[in-house]
Amino acid sequence: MSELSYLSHARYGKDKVRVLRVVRDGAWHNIVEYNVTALVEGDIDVSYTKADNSVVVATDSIKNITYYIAKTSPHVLVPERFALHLGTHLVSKYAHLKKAFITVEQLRWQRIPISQGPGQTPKEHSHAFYRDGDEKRTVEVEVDASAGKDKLVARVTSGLKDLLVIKTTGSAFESFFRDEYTTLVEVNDRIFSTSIDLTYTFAPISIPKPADGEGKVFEAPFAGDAAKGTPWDGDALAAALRNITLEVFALDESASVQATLYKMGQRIIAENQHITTVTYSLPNKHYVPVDMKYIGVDNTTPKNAEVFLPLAHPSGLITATVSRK
Ligand SMILES: O=c1[nH]c(=O)c2[nH]c(=O)[nH]c2[nH]1
Repeated sequence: MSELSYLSHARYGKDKVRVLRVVRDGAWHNIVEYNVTALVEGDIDVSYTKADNSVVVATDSIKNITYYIAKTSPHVLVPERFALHLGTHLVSKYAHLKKAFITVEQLRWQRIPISQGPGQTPKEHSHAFYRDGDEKRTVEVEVDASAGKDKLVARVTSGLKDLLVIKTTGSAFESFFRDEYTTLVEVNDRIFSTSIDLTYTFAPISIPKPADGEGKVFEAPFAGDAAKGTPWDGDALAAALRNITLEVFALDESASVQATLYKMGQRIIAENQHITTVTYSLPNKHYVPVDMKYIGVDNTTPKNAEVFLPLAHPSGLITATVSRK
């Protein structure tokens, strides 16, 4: 049997580690809720090939470390920083683990606005929050300790998913290829709706290897101009890229989902120097005007289309990556 096969890939860890972290600033409370996956690679082959568990940091311990970093990291409120801290901790604490792969999905919690009386802007509550949608922020970090003795190399891809949008005009789909299979009619005005999945990749970053294995290097803040636009600036970047995405969606006179997607990606690359690639996955969520000709009502010519049937499936699926030259 042993001549026929070999272990060509091995990675393990804990999936779906759920954590809510409260950071108290006096009476002002900040929260993040994360779903974390923490996986490792390294000199672990014998655990598969020889049933030798001496190289296995138990997935239970990896879960405990995830909670330990959530408790102790000064970076816990920014998912990119938290993931970098956790990955760095794993590969610097355990020399035989060469790479850590951390995925963080952040769920939305918004402060509840409290009205202050007529004409006054509502105030955000200090410790009460609500879930304002299913959209998530995502972070994937690879921390690579095999790059050198004193440094780690980290590759960061951030993103958002399940951001649902719709616009009721400013979208057409015309002049597409036609043959005997074509039944779709050209339209110069239609509903455009999609559930946006976006990922954006940063140029690799270098982190000094913490000598003590405790990731203490992360106690020094990565702040100021040097951090701007890099993964250390994750919150600002996430807000800016979300804005670009929504603005292009709203303002573009869309010739197709493809053409609008490309404009979104181009603008992100143009305005964010540390981002190297942008990938969108945009399902075309079809809304079809209901045909009412049978009762003598025009609901299908674009200017009279007012009642639409949301189609659950099938949907188009338009994807692309836009990269820096
Ligand atoms: O924007 C679109 N792109 C397509 O590729 C396509 N195909 C289709 O049937 N409708 C659309 N709309």
